[in-house]
Amino acid sequence: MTEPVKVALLGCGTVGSEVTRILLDDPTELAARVGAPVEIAGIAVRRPDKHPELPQHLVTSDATALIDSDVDIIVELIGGIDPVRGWLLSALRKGKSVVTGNKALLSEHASELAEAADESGADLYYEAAVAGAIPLLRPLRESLAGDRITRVMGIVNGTTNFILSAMDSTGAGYAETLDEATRLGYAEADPTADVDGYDAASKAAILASLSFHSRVTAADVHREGIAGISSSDITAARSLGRTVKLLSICERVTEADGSESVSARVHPVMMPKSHQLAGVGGAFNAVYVEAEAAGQLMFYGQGAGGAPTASAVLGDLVSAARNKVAGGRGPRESAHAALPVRPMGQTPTRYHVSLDVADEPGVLAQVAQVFATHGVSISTVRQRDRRNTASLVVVTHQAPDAALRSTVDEIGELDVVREVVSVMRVEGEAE
Ligand SMILES: NC(=O)c1ccc[n+]([C@@H]2O[C@H](COP(=O)([O-])OP(=O)(O)OC[C@H]3O[C@@H](n4cnc5c(N)ncnc54)[C@H](O)[C@@H]3O)[C@@H](O)[C@H]2O)c1
Ligand SMILES: N[C@@H](CCO)C(=O)O
Ligand code: NA
Repeated sequence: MTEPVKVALLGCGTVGSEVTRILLDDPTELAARVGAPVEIAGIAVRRPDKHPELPQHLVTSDATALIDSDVDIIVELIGGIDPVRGWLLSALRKGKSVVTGNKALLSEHASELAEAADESGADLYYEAAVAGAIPLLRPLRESLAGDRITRVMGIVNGTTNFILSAMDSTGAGYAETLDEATRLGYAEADPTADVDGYDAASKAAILASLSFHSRVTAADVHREGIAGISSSDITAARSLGRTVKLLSICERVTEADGSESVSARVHPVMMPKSHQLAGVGGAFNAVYVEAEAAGQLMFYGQGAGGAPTASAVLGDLVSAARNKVAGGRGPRESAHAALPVRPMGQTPTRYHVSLDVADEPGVLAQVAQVFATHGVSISTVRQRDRRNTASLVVVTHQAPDAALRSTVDEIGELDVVREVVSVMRVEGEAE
């Protein structure tokens, strides 16, 4: 009889409870897939008295003792950086494999965790950390390991996607829609990590690191959230056949001297309703990947929730357990390219600018002159007359983000500009 693979579960909340349920549900099927029984050695929780539903002989409040016992794999579903970081580093250094969904930890400390795993020959898997159930990190790390990824662009935060989709369909403002999302349980009581883009930025750091074989941390990712999106932004987008999405965008950028860098950013964009990502509604996630040989790929599904996220955790656990049974480790990640991160100001972007201007001779020329002064080329201009005012909508070609930013600031200062109605970056359409 093959020795069982012993697993320590840390945390039994939304995701941990679903992982436990699935593990306890059909151990025979799991053993057949792994090639050995998968045995839960213990479940560490903060308050054992709060978990009468769990087999009591497995429950402990002493996570460190459980990690230090003779377990083979640690499944961490507590979240946050401390004390988890120290626990996982020590486990990896002792050769115990780690499966986690902890994007906060991975987006800051992937480097030291991966080194510890490499030194001892343990596995470090974290498919659940980005886009929940969607198989995305394994395709980036393994299936596309022989290709050159040029771009990864996606909706990786369900809460903000739910809010933006609802604003688009109801015409309601941001604050009102956030309240509704909280009431329905889509937004957490403290929605900061989601609405200010921290969650999406952590995920962008992980995606950029794996896609470009480099180390990108959350601090390297330019981040803007959705709190500044108004119903006028949504109306402006809708009147042009576009919608507003919060995207995580990771790109390989070629510099003038031929060297390469990485751009990693999270911000709201206007995109055509015809784009595949524009049709992703509610709390769903979708990620669009471009690679030189593969071309365009699209990944879509549930990015959060107990059971969907548990699916990704279980997939990683089965892989780590199979590797243990085979006596080796799975494919490692590589960071050899060590590409630098390009600052946002130098990143090429496109802007949509919607203005209310005085309806008098020379106004268009004045506005156009500001774009020209900053070296920003205009792609389209549309003008619509109203009483004494004209509505002017300008979409630019690509220019460095800093040049676009200063253009918009200066335009807002012109006497003939009555109101800057909406300013947003444009993605997903031909130049
Ligand atoms: N919920 C999701 O949809 C989702 C999706 C993707 C990734 N994740 C990630 O999965 C992880 C877990 O998320 P969750 O939603 O299940 O969180 P949760 O808050 O529901 O569960 C965390 C659990 O850890 C326990 N815990 C806290 N400190 C502990 C300690 N010192 N020892 C033992 N247990 C402790 C808490 O009591 C709680 O039960 C996080 O890293 C999160 O980012 C969650
Ligand atoms: N808060 C995240 C959960 C998944 O990481 C979201 O809204 O998508
Ligand atoms: Na995933």
